[in-house]
Amino acid sequence: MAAAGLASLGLRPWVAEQAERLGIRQPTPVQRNCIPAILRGQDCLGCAKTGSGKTAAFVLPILQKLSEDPYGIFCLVLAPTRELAYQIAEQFRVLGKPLGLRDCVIVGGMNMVTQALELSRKPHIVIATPGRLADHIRSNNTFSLKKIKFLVLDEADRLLEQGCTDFTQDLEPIIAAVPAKRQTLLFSATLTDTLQELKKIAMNKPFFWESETEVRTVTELDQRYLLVPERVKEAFLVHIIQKFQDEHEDWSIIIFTNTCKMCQILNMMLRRFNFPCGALHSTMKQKQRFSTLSQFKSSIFKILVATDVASRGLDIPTVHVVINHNTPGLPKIYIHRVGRTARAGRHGISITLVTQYDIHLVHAIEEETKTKLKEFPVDEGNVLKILTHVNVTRRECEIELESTDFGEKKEINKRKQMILEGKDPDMELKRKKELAKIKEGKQRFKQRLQETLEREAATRLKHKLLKKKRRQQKVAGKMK
Ligand SMILES: Nc1ncnc2c1ncn2[C@@H]1O[C@H](COP(=O)(O)OP(=O)(O)OP(=O)(O)O)[C@@H](O)[C@H]1O
Repeated sequence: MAAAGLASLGLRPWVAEQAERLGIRQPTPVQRNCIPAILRGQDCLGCAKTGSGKTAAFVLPILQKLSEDPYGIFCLVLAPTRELAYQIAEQFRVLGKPLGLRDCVIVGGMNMVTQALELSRKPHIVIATPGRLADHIRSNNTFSLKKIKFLVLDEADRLLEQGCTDFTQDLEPIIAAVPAKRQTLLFSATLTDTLQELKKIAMNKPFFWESETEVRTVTELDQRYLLVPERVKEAFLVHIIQKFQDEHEDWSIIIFTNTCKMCQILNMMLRRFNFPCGALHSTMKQKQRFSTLSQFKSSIFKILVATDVASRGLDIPTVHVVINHNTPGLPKIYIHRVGRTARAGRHGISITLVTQYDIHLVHAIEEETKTKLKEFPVDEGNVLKILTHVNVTRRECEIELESTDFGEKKEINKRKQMILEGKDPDMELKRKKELAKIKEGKQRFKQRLQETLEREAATRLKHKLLKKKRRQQKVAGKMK
């Protein structure tokens, strides 16, 4: 009976029953609206809040279509991060079990030869990050995407925007390798900025669905901010975590940072305070990334310190709190970060640390999400007590990190990435240096110009004042 909700959307009983095993009984609005359109054969753009079940909205109808005409490679799913690709693959695997579904995950950081072999075995579904899939397309012809029925872009706006990782170059060979006649499905919690680009990819009069509410975050999320001076951020952070640990038995926190280095330092520092935590960022080895995530999912780590590599799509139901160590520069990033908690109807809290320089960013977030952030109350006296200890510990961690090859590793990874992109790292470095020199020259020129203008303005003012004084003296002389 419970499965009738899903069956009424046109899904076959076996699909609905399989979904029910995962707790998916009554469809969420994005599922209710998009599943029938996908089953009808339409392209689809689905924009719904974080944690609202967008993954099942495309996995379920694709599985049904696959069961009607099973072959490989039937569907290609693209995701912006490796962890998300594995998570999507898991949903396909669990929901598609009765079909004997064969899937293959193609992401960076894993063995390319093994992946090429898996691709040649024609899996039903390929789930990939664009960079590594594009490498396979460029370098081997043991597989073909020419017959795929479905192309899915999860976190579609991220795949199309030119952020710190630019996927657009890798998307080109992928789009060229898939047939023009296909169904394209695009999903995200934040589609609107890139809507025009997305519509170009979904060529065939796409069905567009967006949740109606003005507010862009879920009502179950308690959104807070905490105004803190930059130098004492970490003391506030330690205090907040300690409080959660003391007051809750069951607690789990994701802390977002803006750089890999900060992520590493905070993780080291929190460990020194005996908090069970792990780091997740892009300069870590893939094995380590998976290991940290699985330890966090199984509550061995109660805290995950992560960069934005973890901000999109990850579905970890146990997360109660999201702390933004830095205020995100874009409201969109904020929406995805805080969306790691309060998922699928659960409650959660987000706390954004805001320095005096970030207040305008909070206003932009409030404007975009149509939500007013409330202040998170903190007993500053208690923070003061631990301030010196925390700051000393942080400094020690910074020194310890500087003595390792952390920066070097980052540099090596950057060079590897450039080589994969077909660039010469030394040439790129030279080009960067030349550009910096030109920029510096321009800045010096601008500064000299400014100084000259200011000097001239000062001289003019001096002359003006002198003239005025002389005039006054003349008038005074005549009056005598
Ligand atoms: N109809 C449903 N009823 C109950 N739970 C559901 C339903 N559909 C999906 N879920 C569960 O909700 C959780 C969140 O789903 P999902 O990860 O697909 O969210 P999302 O919309 O893709 O979020 P994000 O934008 O953060 O990627 C998952 O654990 C999923 O199993």
